[in-house]
Amino acid sequence: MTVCPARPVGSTTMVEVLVTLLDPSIPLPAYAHPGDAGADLCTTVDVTLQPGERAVVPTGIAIAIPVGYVALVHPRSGLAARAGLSIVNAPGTVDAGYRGEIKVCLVNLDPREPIVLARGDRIAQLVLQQVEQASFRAVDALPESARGAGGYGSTGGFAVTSTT
Ligand SMILES: O=c1ccn([C@H]2C[C@H](O)[C@@H](COP(=O)(O)OP(=O)(O)OP(=O)(O)O)O2)c(=O)[nH]1
Ligand SMILES: [Mg+2]
Repeated sequence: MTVCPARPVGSTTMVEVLVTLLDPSIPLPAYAHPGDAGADLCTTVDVTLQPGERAVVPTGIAIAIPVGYVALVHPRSGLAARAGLSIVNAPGTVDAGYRGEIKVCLVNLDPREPIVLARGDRIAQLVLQQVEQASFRAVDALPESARGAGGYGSTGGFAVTSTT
């Protein structure tokens, strides 16, 4: 097993990610503040989402992520809280080998109001993370653990009451 040296608390590692601007008037992904986790992505198109509607929206950028990293496409919390905008497959997974345009599968979760987005609006945020790959090995039995097969609320939780 390879153990990575710990990064000092309070520091960030800058990983260079090459970007092609497929739409030159759309800015590079940008962090709003130093130390932010997410770099904002913009839509290159105007789009209106009716309640419950979804659309795959282009961002105008393609990137080359170093092997050993992934870029995750997360919703923005402000738009989520104010308008009900989310991402169907949140977080979207951009693989290191992917060289196509990053697209965001937006959805309007508001039950009543449409969401109107204009070209250039910041619609999502990209989070770069290190990832491990597993070498999957089939065995007859798994090692025992305290949790065992308990899941899906096995430790307790909310009582669900039916109105019907
Ligand atoms: O929000 C997203 C999610 C994915 N992708 C791109 C990059 C990613 O590498 C590729 C494939 O994504 P994923 O593996 O999640 O989708 P899939 O349905 O398994 O497609 P594939 O068969 O191409 O792997 O699509 C995006 O542009 N935005
Ligand atoms: Mg896939």
